[in-house]
Amino acid sequence: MSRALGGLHVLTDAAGGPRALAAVAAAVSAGAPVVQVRAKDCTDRVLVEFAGQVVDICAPTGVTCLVNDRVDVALAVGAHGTHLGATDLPVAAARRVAGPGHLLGGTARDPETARRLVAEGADYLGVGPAWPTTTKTGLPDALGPAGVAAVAAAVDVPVIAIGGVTAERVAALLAAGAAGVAVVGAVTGAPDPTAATRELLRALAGAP
Ligand SMILES: Cc1ncc(COP(=O)(O)OP(=O)(O)O)c(N)n1
Ligand SMILES: Cc1nc(C(=O)O)sc1CCOP(=O)(O)O
Ligand SMILES: [Mg+2]
Repeated sequence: MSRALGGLHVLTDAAGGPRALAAVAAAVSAGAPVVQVRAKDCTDRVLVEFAGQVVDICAPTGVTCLVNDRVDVALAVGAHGTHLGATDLPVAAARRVAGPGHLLGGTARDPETARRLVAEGADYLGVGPAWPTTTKTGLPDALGPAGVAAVAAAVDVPVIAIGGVTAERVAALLAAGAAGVAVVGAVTGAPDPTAATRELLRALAGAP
């Protein structure tokens, strides 16, 4: 079965816990096609339990479930794929561990890195930060839609724009060639994650 990779990727609040799970459940019920488990500063035990709970929410729905950073955890909990950053296991190594059926994404901020990651076996790329974000520190300057466009033009896998994405900014990213967007704050930080997910999905569908 080929799984959704474009459209909306909803990333969990890095703190994990019941609030993060409630936001995942809301996003899934509102129709988000992809969820990524992104939990930081926790033990492997806590991470594997949290990731398993997210997989359990996604499994009955057909939503694609990815795990950030950790291909071992993704495989252990039966997630569909793993998103790998610059300091994680290289995509080529993760491919050897996980085999051909496991989805692999990589973070790219420029066309050269994007082409290398695709050559290593990445199925999609996360590209950012599209705009400044308060969710993650230590990022380089924002790429803007033009920077996202440069990466999208260099590869033939889906490019998912990340960083400071809001419903209002989706149109500019689609015009830049993005196949989708990834968000943390726009859903997990929203007072109503269900409504926020629906608004992002409407924007991705090109609704005014
Ligand atoms: C879709 C998507 N794109 C980029 C990232 C960033 O991943 P990474 O570089 O591994 O950084 P952290 O998320 O681990 O802080 C992503 N998670 N998802
Ligand atoms: C986790 C992450 N990675 C980024 C990158 O550019 O690699 S930006 C980012 C944070 C995205 O959060 P928000 O949607 O709240 O801006
Ligand atoms: Mg990561």
